[in-house]
Amino acid sequence: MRASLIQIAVDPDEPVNSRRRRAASLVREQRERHGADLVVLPELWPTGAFAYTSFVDEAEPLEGPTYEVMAEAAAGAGVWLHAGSIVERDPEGPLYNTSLVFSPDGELVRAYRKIHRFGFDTGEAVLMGAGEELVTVRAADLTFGLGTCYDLRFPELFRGLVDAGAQAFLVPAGWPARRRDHWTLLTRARAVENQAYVLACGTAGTHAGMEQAGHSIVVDPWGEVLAEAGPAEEVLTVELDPARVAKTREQFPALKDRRLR
Ligand SMILES: NC(=O)CCC(=O)C(=O)O
Repeated sequence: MRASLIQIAVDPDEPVNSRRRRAASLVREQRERHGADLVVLPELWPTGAFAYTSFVDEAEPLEGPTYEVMAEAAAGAGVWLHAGSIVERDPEGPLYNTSLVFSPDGELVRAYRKIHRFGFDTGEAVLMGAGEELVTVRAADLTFGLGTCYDLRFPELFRGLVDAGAQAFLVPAGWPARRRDHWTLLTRARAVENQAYVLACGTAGTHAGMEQAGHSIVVDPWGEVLAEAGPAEEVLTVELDPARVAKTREQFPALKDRRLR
């Protein structure tokens, strides 16, 4: 399976609707130019992960404007699409940081509400509700577990996803440049300890005064970096092979030595 990660720039001067249209055209391009089967976008790319003051105004229902544009993009391109995350307005609850996954016919097959909210006593941590469900999705020939940005710091979430069958993780993010070392370390650690691919897609640019790290990364089940972006807007394309997961787990069966569950 071939996967493309779109490290889109979140520029506060670009209207959200233009960014939605631009993202949709980039999704189509991944199929046409690179033969991608799966396309991944970052965390909260319509709004910006740190644009807390816009969250209430930019919040949208699950099947709102981002859903509409992304469903059409997935169906038009005929790809699996992890459309990154949106500020979801639940009519009966708080806001959520919710990731959307579409099948190649444009159906929303999974929604994942970020479980660990960033900001301690500020920002996302106070403005949003916490998700409670682990989510996996079978796309083409791999089972993917879903996490979002700050979730990377919580290894038990990823181990839970492995127990649910994950062979790879899709992690949209809006990670700040000042903690880029943690990003690289954590993505590689989650891959090595779980013997799973990690596809972590960040944003580029600066929004809400927070310079973004970019440096989207794909790590294989042995911890090798298959591709890594620079800081600016960029697309990564990689090949994923389920046999590589099986072989790593078979030849170095550390997951079988677990004692605490
Ligand atoms: N959007 C986020 O979850 C940011 C996480 C972060 O900055 C960190 O964990 O460090």
